[in-house]
Amino acid sequence: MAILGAGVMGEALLAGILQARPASGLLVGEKRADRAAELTERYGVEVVGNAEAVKRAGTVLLVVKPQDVGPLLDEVAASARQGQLFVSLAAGITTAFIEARLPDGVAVVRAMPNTPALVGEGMAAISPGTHSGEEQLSEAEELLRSTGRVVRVAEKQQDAVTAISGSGPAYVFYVVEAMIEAGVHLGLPRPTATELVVQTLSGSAKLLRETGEHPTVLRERVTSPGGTTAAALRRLDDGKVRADFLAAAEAARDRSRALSSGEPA
Ligand SMILES: NC(=O)C1=CN([C@@H]2O[C@H](COP(=O)(O)OP(=O)(O)OC[C@H]3O[C@@H](n4cnc5c(N)ncnc54)[C@H](OP(=O)(O)O)[C@@H]3O)[C@@H](O)[C@H]2O)C=CC1
Ligand SMILES: O=C(O)[C@@H]1CCC=N1
Repeated sequence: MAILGAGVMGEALLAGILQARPASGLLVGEKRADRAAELTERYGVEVVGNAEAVKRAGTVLLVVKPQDVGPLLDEVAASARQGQLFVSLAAGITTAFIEARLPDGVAVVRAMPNTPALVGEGMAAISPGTHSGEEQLSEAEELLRSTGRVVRVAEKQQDAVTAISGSGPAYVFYVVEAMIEAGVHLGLPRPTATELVVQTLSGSAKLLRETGEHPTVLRERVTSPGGTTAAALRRLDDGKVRADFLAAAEAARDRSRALSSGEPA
């Protein structure tokens, strides 16, 4: 297997995959020498040129920025062959875009992961391209399962997936930052505010997962009549926070769509 592009997401995947399988047989394509040395030292993986990685691998993961996918495929297309599987993790890039740049019969799967993959708690969605069947989808699924959960979706839903779970960790961290600042504003020492917020987030996530209760029910249980939570939630509703989440997700989905046509930021 080869991972081309070992930045934030590539490294998160690498770390997750290495929990499930040995470093031997795992190739990384990385153009910066200092980064290559760092990855070899940290993970014991072999770092080689992109074309060599594609020649030697059965499965190739594309984890470069969306705007780098086209040039990267131009670089490696001559080394690709029928029977290989390319899994692209790039936001917005369609399987058709990739298939058009590779030899006929190369299977392509589009995946959208997220950074909690680094700690084995990722969420990824996968979709098949034209030449991918059950075998290739299962292979991509198994690969990503070593980094967390995996669902299958139609490719037309991938821009929405990107807006929700791909970018989602950033929204959560944004809320965490805001809650910590709020605690400091109310006079709590920063380390105390941070511990209160991080454990509240972690505990709430566990409660959601383990009880299977609807979030509305769990929120209602916190909201005592005439109490503190009702006072706070009223301010969030006044601030149209819920509507802003919808608008934010629409903006992310639209940006994902635009990335496929190479539209600049
Ligand atoms: N970060 C995230 O949360 C998520 C990211 N993704 C997707 O993952 C992809 C990577 O994102 P992210 O990790 O954040 O970005 P990064 O910029 O951190 O990583 C991209 C990496 O690719 C390297 N690279 C660029 N061109 C080449 C090349 N020709 N050959 C080998 N390596 C190359 C870059 O090196 P250099 O810096 O030297 O240019 C960099 O290390 C994107 O397509 C993004 O849409 C998907 C889901 C979540
Ligand atoms: O911000 C981005 O474009 C990438 C895709 C999803 C999360 N990060």
